[in-house]
Amino acid sequence: PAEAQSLPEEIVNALNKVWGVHPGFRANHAKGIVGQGTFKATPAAAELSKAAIFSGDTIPVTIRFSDSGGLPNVPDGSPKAVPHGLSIKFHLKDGSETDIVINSLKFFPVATGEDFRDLLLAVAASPPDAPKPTKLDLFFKAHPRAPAAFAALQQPDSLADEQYNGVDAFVFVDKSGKKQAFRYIAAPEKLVHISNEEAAKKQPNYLFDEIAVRVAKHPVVFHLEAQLAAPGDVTKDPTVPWPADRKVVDLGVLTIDKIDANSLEEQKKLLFLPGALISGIEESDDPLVDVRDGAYAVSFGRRSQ
Ligand code: HEM
Repeated sequence: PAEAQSLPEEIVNALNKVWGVHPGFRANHAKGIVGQGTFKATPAAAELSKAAIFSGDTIPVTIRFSDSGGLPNVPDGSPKAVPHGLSIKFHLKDGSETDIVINSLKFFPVATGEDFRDLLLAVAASPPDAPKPTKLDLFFKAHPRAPAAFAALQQPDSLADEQYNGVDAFVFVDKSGKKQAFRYIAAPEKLVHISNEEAAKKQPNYLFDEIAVRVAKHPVVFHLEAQLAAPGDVTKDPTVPWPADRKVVDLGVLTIDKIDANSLEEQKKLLFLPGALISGIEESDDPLVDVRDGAYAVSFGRRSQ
């Protein structure tokens, strides 16, 4: 009998079923561009969390923008390229690192790693000529948050003009030990979406070409924010956004001032992990983060061979 596989391995295999195997590339968010910049926290951030990234010092960061999916050459304006991703790696003075890995989904299609695997298998089993109802039709019927998550996705005119959301809940710990659940948001200076029809007509690399030109002229800025959970808000279900009136705290300014010329090579060496945390930021009871860490590591292992 075949050896039993871990859930993260099953998920990466399912991603490969949907997108094919592309040696050297990520199993998901395969198309990306790497840049450099800084993060400088607000005093409000330091009140919420004792994490060293919120010290107020200017901290060097490496970032990666990405298109969704496992196709290294997906056209940026394709429905397959959303949600777009933003990964941030903070390089602390003591040599340690911590990551934030977020995307333009407003909420996740499913609540568990098992359901994510099954969603991918349903997609793989539902080509355009599949008899109706397809496996995907049936999955969507049983998991109504999934089609809703995809329907809420939009195309930006620039990777700089998009909002990226943490989706998964984490927990801040302040200097006195007090805990506060939250979700990250990276808010652009202005949010600009275009229609799917317009996006489909754009050049295949319109987003990646534009961000390189834009950053060469002027740094791109995001405000890193935290939406704070109120007592009773559910942290273990990333398919359910919290009410829009929850307090949002400005954590600081992310400035991207360089896009790397050798991005394609740089990104191979990089591994961003949503669970790579430092003291002052903890996991919540959201089950996705551990599954994500496992799957990203499996994908990294395979793409590094
Ligand atoms: C069970 C849930 C999820 C699974 C199994 C999963 C799986 C993966 C995998 C296998 C990769 C490739 C990693 C690598 O080779 O380095 C990846 C990349 C990525 N994922 Fe996820 N993902 C999940 C949920 C999410 C969520 C909730 C977000 C955002 C809120 C997200 C955003 C990203 C981004 C931005 C990347 C690119 C990372 C980079 O720049 O290196 N994913 N995902």
